[in-house]
Amino acid sequence: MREDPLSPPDLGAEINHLRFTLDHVGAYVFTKDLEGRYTFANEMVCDLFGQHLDDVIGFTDEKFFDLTISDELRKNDLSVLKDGNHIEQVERNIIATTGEERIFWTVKRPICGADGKVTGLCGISTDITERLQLERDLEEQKKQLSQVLENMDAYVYIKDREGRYLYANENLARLYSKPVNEIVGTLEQDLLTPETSERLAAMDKAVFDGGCKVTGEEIVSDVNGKEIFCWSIKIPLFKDGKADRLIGISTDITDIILLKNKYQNLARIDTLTGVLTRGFLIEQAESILLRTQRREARLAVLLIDIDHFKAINDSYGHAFGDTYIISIVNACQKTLRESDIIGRFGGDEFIIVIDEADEDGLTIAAERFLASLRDSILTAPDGKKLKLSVSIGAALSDQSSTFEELMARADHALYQAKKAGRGCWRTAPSANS
Ligand SMILES: Nc1nc2c(ncn2[C@@H]2O[C@H](COP(=O)(O)OP(=O)(O)OP(=O)(O)O)[C@@H](O)[C@H]2O)c(=O)[nH]1
Repeated sequence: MREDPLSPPDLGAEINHLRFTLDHVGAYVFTKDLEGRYTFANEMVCDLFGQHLDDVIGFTDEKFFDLTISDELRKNDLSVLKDGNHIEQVERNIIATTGEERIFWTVKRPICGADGKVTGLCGISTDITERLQLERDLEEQKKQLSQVLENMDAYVYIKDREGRYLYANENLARLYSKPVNEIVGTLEQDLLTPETSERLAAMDKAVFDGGCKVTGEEIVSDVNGKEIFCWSIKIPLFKDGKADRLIGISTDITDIILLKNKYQNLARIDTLTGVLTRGFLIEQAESILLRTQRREARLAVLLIDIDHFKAINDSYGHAFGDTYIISIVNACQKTLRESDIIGRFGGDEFIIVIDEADEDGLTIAAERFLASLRDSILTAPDGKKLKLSVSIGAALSDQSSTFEELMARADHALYQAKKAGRGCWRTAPSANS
């Protein structure tokens, strides 16, 4: 026998199906009559109230919510039931049984009879309490992060592949002397000199090409052109698997670099005379010697020792001794060419290294230096006029010379000069003779 499609068993199934759907729709669904009594409530509403459906139907919200604290719910219902308004808004309700506040996004519509008159309302509410809390937490975290970034003693920024700033902290704004909103959206090359932006772009390119963190030293100039040394850490940010932005943290290390340079200079430059220290001079001289030998040219070293310096110190004191040393160096520097270097080898010993030298050149250099000393007179503390006097031992390199061997020969020649009465120079025979 063929069954009627709208027969009562089917209608029941239909209602059950509808009820099941409403129970699992993921929102609070309900209807109320004109008095505000529930005429339907899905499972979620019953669960929220902690009641069976039978204990919900026919009751008003007074039973389930603490309307003494918030009567927003009642006002909204009346607006729909009396005035036929449609409501879509946030509702805050206090659950009577627990005292807990829940926040809903609520949609309420009037239900009308065949005559068009309002007979009740239907409502769908989504609980957004957790989502709002998450949003609040996120906002709080953003605030905290922004506080960290703003108070970090570093330039923090986000740039895209073109070098456009997407974020800049206040520190960076101070460097550019521009408000943050003028930096964001601007290309880096429009804020910096071409040389600086080219330098910075090189590291950015390495981040995007390699797709990984890059660290290194960078030099930027502030608005006054002052150079600022930074230690930069740049990290790629990915979208759809492609590095499309980078976040950068650049710390100003100018003071450290200047200090490093100062100490490097201290190790390289003799504080009394301003000429090279022994270690740095040897380093330089060795590389000059190799270059000279590659060109099959020769290099000369002049080992200079101040004559009777102990007696000068003993007679006039250490401070005058220092002045004497400085005067010798000044006289020596007057006779040097730009390519020659001078260093302090010991207390009263100095070395001049002459690139591209031969016997004639060496003779000219040594004689010129001794002549310039002869012209220099220093007045001692007791008013006595002192002549500056040194002895010099010289040596010329050949293709097989090492700097050490050259120095040994110069030292031997210096001994000869001292033996010859001081105030003169001697040259060492070549290594092969
Ligand atoms: N004022 C001063 N004296 C120094 C310095 N460094 C080394 N001396 C002194 O230089 C003197 C070197 O003396 P010696 O090596 O004996 O040589 P000298 O007296 O010049 O004798 P000859 O070289 O044989 O002519 C020592 O008295 C050191 O104390 C310095 O920086 N300042």
